[in-house]
Amino acid sequence: MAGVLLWVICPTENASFATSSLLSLVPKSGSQVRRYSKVCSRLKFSTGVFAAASLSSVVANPPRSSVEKVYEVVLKQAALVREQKKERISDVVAGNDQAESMSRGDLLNGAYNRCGDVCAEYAKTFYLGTLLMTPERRRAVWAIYVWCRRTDELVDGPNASHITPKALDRWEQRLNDLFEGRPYDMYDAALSSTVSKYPVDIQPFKDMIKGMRMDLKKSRYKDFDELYLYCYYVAGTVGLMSVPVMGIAPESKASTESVYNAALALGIANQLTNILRDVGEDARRGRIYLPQDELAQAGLSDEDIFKGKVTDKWRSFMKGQIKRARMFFDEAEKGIAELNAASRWPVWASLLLYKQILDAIEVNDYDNFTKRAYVGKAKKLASLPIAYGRALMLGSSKFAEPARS
Ligand SMILES: CC(C)=CCC/C(C)=C/CC/C(C)=C/CC/C(C)=C/[C@@H]1[C@@H](COP(=O)(O)OP(=O)(O)O)[C@]1(C)CC/C=C(\C)CC/C=C(\C)CCC=C(C)C
Ligand SMILES: [Mn+2]
Repeated sequence: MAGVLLWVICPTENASFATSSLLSLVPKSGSQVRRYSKVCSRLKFSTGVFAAASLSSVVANPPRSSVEKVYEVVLKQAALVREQKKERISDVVAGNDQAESMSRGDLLNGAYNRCGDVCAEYAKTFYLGTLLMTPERRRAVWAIYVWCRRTDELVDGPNASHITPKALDRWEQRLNDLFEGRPYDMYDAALSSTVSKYPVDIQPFKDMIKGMRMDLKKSRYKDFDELYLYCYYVAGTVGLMSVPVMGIAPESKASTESVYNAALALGIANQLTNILRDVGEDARRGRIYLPQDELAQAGLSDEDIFKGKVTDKWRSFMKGQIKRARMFFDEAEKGIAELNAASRWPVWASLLLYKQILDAIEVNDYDNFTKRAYVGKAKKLASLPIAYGRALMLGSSKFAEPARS
């Protein structure tokens, strides 16, 4: 069914990009390769490369993998952007762009500025990066940031122990309302304004809430497929929310899907990194966000995680996990050049900073039980000009279709 669906919505060229992209995302060993090769076979099937008969002998109606489910969202988001871009252009041509009234505009400016304050307080470096964007885009990113931060605070903040699935239902209702132009408070008003201006779809926001719901009831992940879905919900979604605001460079020749795929990869990479950094902290809350089957294959159990002793088995397990996170970062890098020039720097900066957390875990000799891997101020500062240089030099015009390579 999924194969057929992809065949309908996904042009052949893009489906084959998806296939190669998926293959490049996973380590080339063990059970994952087998699982992902199933996914890839199904994607190839959708392009007509494989005959249905040969496929059915390989996979007899396997359950849809997380990669497939998430990729459908990516395709939908990309299609929406293409459609709304056309609508927006025709609106402007027809002179239908309504100016906001002055008093409403003032209130809205205040709301956006408050979002900027929150962002500056919680994510200083990222905030600095947004200052390079156009004022319009910058405040839209702040509004998205604040909504994500508040959503995460529901399950991770000081009131988290009182949070029930009902409270998340109410949060989702507020989300629906703000998308329909009925914001509940000023932060919601800023996001409501943002989603009315940019082709941002509600799906990734809903999916993030789904991730928080998942986090309330689930504390173990059977395999990477389950973990991938969780990472998409809480972090890959951020990439999908951000691209319509950051904008794709007008000169970009890459497909919209490939840019979305890179954005998704950045979110997944960041979340995998978060997870690897916080193994000890999460274990103290009774949580293990590591694939259970991979732990077992490495000869490790939940008990080993709770004991928190760095052994050779742990080191070797961690090496594999770090390698996978880096592969997602690599995938993300290919898409940054396709973003609008002014959006590249903050994205490069956040990528380089997050990626260095993986290096810090290595420097700590894989002790993520008792030591927190962090990137020192000097390294953070040094990353900024590097990010700036890459943003400047790696523009889309130089690499025709980089995300497909
Ligand atoms: C083509 C291309 C590469 C485009 C770039 C797309 C893009 C901007 C992707 C952003 C990816 C990103 C920053 C993802 C956030 C991942 C993340 C850290 C998720 C965290 C979830 C929960 O984690 P956990 O509870 O385990 O950890 P903590 O201890 O709580 O940290 C989150 C906390 C979810 C909430 C996410 C945010 C608050 C970040 C939102 C960020 C933005 C909207 C701006 C992104 C823009 C830039 C420039 C990076
Ligand atoms: Mn959190």
